[in-house]
Amino acid sequence: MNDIKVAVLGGEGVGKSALIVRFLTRRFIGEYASSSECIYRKRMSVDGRQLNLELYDPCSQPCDGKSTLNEQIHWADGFVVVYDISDRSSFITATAIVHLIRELNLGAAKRESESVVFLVGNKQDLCHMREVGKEEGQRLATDGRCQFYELSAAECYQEVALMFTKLVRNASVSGKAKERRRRPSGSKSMAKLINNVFGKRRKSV
Ligand SMILES: Nc1nc2c(ncn2[C@@H]2O[C@H](COP(=O)(O)OP(=O)(O)OP(=O)(O)O)[C@@H](O)[C@H]2O)c(=O)[nH]1
Repeated sequence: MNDIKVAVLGGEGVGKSALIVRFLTRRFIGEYASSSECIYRKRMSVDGRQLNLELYDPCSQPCDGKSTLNEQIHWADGFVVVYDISDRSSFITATAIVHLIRELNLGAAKRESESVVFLVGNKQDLCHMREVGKEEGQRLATDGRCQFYELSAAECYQEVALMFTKLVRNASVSGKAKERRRRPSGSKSMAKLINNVFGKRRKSV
């Protein structure tokens, strides 16, 4: 059975955990524990193939160092880089992450084996507070050779599920040959995940 490893990256509070939890449980809870990084596992069937998906959530550990990102690039087959459309600074962070991924890809491997990257503008339901235009997201995606989505973890399960499923499909056929290095962080079962989403931090939506 194939293992597909996906890292979900982005600035603080952009909705990384919300997107993952939405995909895994179909639920949007609104409050997420964010004490430590973790890897969630899910078995899924894509185009008739059974896959083991591992989703890495850095949980408030901002990805601002090249060495950390380098580790994640070695580990991951694909990336979801998330920003919040109502928070311009999160778009600047996402831009830096996309550029770093591509820079490190070029340093580490040939172009044809570069990572699959999806750029996601989350919190589309907050479009009345929009600070990042859709065309800016599209431009960054084109520059960074990413697929682009604007969606809302809060409001739409279907779009979130389609995005992750497409990423897994693309990553599974990307032919990216690389040494897999497992992160030392723990994994969580679905039961633990559901328990852990009722968490420490409270943020208003
Ligand atoms: N309105 C709205 N709020 C959202 C959406 N997605 C997430 N949020 C809220 O944004 C806040 C942060 O969500 P998280 O999923 O914890 O974000 P995160 O990126 O994992 O946060 P860190 O781990 O701290 O970096 C929470 O209050 C969520 O309820 C969305 O699509 N729309």
